[in-house]
Amino acid sequence: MSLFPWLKGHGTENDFVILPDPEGSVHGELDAALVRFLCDRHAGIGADGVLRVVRGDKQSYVEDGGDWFMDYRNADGSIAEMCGNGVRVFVKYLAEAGWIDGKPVRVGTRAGVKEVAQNDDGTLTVDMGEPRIPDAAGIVVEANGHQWPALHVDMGNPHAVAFVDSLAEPGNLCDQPTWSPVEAFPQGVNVEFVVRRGARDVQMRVHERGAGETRSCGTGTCAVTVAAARAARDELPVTYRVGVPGGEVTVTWRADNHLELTGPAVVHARGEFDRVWLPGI
Ligand SMILES: N[C@@H](CCC[C@H](N)C(=O)O)C(=O)O
Repeated sequence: MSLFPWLKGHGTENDFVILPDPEGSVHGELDAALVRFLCDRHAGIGADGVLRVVRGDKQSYVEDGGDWFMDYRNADGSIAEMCGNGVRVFVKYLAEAGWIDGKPVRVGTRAGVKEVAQNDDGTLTVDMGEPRIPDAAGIVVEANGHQWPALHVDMGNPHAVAFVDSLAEPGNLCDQPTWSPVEAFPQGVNVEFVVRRGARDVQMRVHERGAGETRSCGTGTCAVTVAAARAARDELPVTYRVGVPGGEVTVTWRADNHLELTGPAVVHARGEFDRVWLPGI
């Protein structure tokens, strides 16, 4: 393994290792063991996931790679279709590196192209596309000896949203939630636990597929907004404040059925690896 640069960023404390690879020639097919190493908080850099940055026309994963393609991997090395916090961090990196100007950028993902705009206050707004609700009823989530009905919301990646009485259940709500029927999510699922704080104002915790409990999940905040707005019979457009352990974002469910996610993103560290200890990771 030769020397390679990395950066570290986060969006509401959902954190990522960024691997610049504009020509798609440095990392090739990202090795799952390398991803696990990079995300390891003791032996590696530490993160919830990896964002490989490739020019849209230099990748071969999807038909339309956008202007820039976000090759997203979870901390356990698995591939995920989309990451709402990651895509804001991705664009923040592109802007700070001078790869893009202030205009909206089309970011290719495995869940389609997402347009991301940079706002004057430093936040970013992502057009997250339309939600799908494949199974309106019948999903049950179980954690910590309790069961809750959950709504299946697909934001390009799968989510199960459960309203709970309290996010501070005895024991740990987010340790290892399970779901039934198991066939509903053959590739696993991100599980959100939500409480209402007020009108169009919710607080959530999340157990992410491939990463465990994280401090935020952008696609999860959109799924939660869909579940909360449906339950409240809100008319579109509607805007929700969504609190997460790592901060707060705003989600608008627009009249054209698209979700729009606005939140912060920072790139706060950079370095170089000259050696990677893969054995045992
Ligand atoms: N943290 C992300 C979601 C990352 C992918 C997820 N763990 C999955 O496997 O679907 C977000 O901000 O959306």
